[in-house]
Amino acid sequence: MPLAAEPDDTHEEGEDQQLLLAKKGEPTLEGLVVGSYCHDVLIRGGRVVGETLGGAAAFVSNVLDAASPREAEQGEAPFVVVSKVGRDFAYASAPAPARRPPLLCASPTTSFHAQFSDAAASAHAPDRELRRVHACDPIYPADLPDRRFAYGLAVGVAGEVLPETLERMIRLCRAVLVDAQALIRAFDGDGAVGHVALEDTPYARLLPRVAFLKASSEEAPYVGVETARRRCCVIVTDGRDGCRLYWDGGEARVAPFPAVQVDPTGAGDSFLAGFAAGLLWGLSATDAALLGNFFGAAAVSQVGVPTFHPKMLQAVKEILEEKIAKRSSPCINGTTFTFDRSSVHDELHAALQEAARLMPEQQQADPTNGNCGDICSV
Ligand SMILES: Nc1ncnc2c1ncn2[C@@H]1O[C@H](COP(=O)(O)OP(=O)(O)O)[C@@H](O)[C@H]1O
Ligand SMILES: O=P([O-])([O-])O[C@@H]1[C@@H](O)[C@H](O)[C@@H](O)[C@H](O)[C@@H]1O
Repeated sequence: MPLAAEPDDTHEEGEDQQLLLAKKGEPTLEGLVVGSYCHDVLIRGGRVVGETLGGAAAFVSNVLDAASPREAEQGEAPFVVVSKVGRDFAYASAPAPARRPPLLCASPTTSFHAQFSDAAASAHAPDRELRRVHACDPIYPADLPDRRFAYGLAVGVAGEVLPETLERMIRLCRAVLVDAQALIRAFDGDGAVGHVALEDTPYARLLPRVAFLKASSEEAPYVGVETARRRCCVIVTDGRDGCRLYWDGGEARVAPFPAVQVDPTGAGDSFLAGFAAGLLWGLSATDAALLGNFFGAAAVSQVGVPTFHPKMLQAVKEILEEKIAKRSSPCINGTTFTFDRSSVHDELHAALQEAARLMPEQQQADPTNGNCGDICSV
């Protein structure tokens, strides 16, 4: 694994402009995912019931690899992950970190304890209580590659995406999608995860330069949807009820896909990556959210980072190729987003629902991910 760089905040606006000009004309279809892999310990009734690879970067990579459009049949989806772990990192050979290795730090790998209660089965109870047990180093602007990207995903889990790092992502990427959990998490002395109002953070001033901000229904009150939607498109996910999009001048509800939930971990991350993949396919934001809901539902039906059945992925690809009459350029371009539901929205939902049947409800345990049995049956 490469060693992490020292903090360096010396990049200036002018330098970035030069960087962008110098790279003009080069293909810029690549994505940039920023957020650290982590260790998740799943606890139920005071007992450890699972130890898995976690961190939004792991779930996001998994879905982007599965669902991004590719020009060639072979090969990986084109995106870079900037993530940090310690020497204790236990999942270097799991698929996501093996393909896109994290930077190695002296501090321990970020680690979360997720406490599941029996109330998790009820419709709107919080799924879990999270406690950050270790925090790896933050990701500094100098850790990001010096080149342009078509899109960026800011997906921190433990405060590792610093405001200046998000600002640099915004400069490097044509469109940035942000998970609110990267911006508004606060940790008490015991590591318990709470939230602060986004408006009171240094991230707030960056919102007008963000394309999409995703928040869970628990996080939404801290985001302040009515204020935020005037600055960027806000997506509020609502577990088994799907999601809602709010933009300046409109809003839409997007229906969910049925799932048997065994572990809610990674649903939001998988949603965001599915949504980004939908945009890459040239879908409107409301249609792309169907792909977000699809992968969110797929995530909760397995423990840890899910494995997708190849037949299901093939079906999804065929559906997208068939339903999207004219695919726009397969890159996210901030100036050409459309938000409204298209005429194929309902057909797309029905076809994806069929494809979801090709996903066995609970795939076999994957020992490389530390997957185990059922965490929160309903
Ligand atoms: N039990 C479920 N059944 C079907 N889809 C789900 C379920 N839980 C989550 N999802 C999908 O995943 C998305 C994100 O889940 P949510 O629980 O809102 O996020 P988070 O993991 O951030 O709390 C939802 O919008 C939905 O599309
Ligand atoms: O479940 P979700 O909200 O999508 O995202 C989760 C984070 O909230 C959590 O901190 C982390 O430990 C998990 O691995 C996962 O990334």
